[in-house]
Amino acid sequence: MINEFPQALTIAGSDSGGGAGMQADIKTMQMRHVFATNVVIAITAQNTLGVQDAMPLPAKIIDAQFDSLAEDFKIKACKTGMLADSTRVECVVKNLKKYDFGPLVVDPVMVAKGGAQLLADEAIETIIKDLLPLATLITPNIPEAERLTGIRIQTEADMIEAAKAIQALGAKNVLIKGGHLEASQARDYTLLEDGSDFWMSGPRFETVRTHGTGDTISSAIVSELAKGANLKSAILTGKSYVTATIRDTIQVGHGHGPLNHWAV
Ligand SMILES: Nc1ncnc2c1ncn2[C@@H]1O[C@H](COP(=O)(O)OP(=O)(O)OP(=O)(O)O)[C@@H](O)[C@H]1O
Ligand SMILES: Cc1ncc(CO)c(N)n1
Repeated sequence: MINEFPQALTIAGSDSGGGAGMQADIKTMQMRHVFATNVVIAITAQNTLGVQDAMPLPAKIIDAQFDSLAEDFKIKACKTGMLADSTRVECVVKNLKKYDFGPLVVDPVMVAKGGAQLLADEAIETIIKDLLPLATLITPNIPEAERLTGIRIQTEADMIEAAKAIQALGAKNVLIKGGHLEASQARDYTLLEDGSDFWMSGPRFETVRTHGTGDTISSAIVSELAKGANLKSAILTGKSYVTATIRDTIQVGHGHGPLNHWAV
């Protein structure tokens, strides 16, 4: 049998600024030596200063992208990012049930760094009810974990409680990213399906160049899964990659600058 090159899929929104969303995913997958494919859910007019406009795509062309990929590629792992609204969430769920693209990482993107809403409020319920049960891993940041659970997260104990609550909603494995917590270290918490858990700590860099950190860690995890890594080692590799991309800053744009995806 031919041993095909590892292929992964990002189902997300496009960031014209190239630092977050689908572009961060593709850059990460490329740097992690995985062939990146994509299903575009929405187009955003965006830069490092904010999101200026956004337009979700019709379900028909989203379906067609899934069909095209399923016909030709051997996708070994996939992720979702910006899904816009419940119509698109349902469309993605339908396609993920129809086709096998391997383990699914759900990054429940809700709000961009500048405050722009990337997911309609009404879609949160649809994500919980229909998408969460399909996910191998869900990777909320602190505000997203708060929205999913209703728990106010101010401490690491709160992160643990929220992860348990998200698991109770039907998620198998939960990674809560601690980037938004005020602390000297950037600490993330993972609760696995078997009840075991672990913390990951990295230095917290004093920088505004953090556009796309969440997309980058989740697509680095997907890349490792596509190469056949187990979930825990994929998460550990994802954390060390995102830390390096924040550490080795590049000067691009005038606001929340993008990461350095060339970092190792
Ligand atoms: N200033 C920082 N220094 C080091 N690590 C950071 C920093 N900010 C975030 N991280 C790390 O980056 C990863 C992503 O976390 P974060 O909470 O920022 O995700 P996010 O809010 O979903 O990102 P985004 O919305 O920009 O895609 C985590 O591993 C987190 O610990
Ligand atoms: C399209 C898109 N997806 C995700 C994020 C969150 O980083 C963003 N800013 N833009």
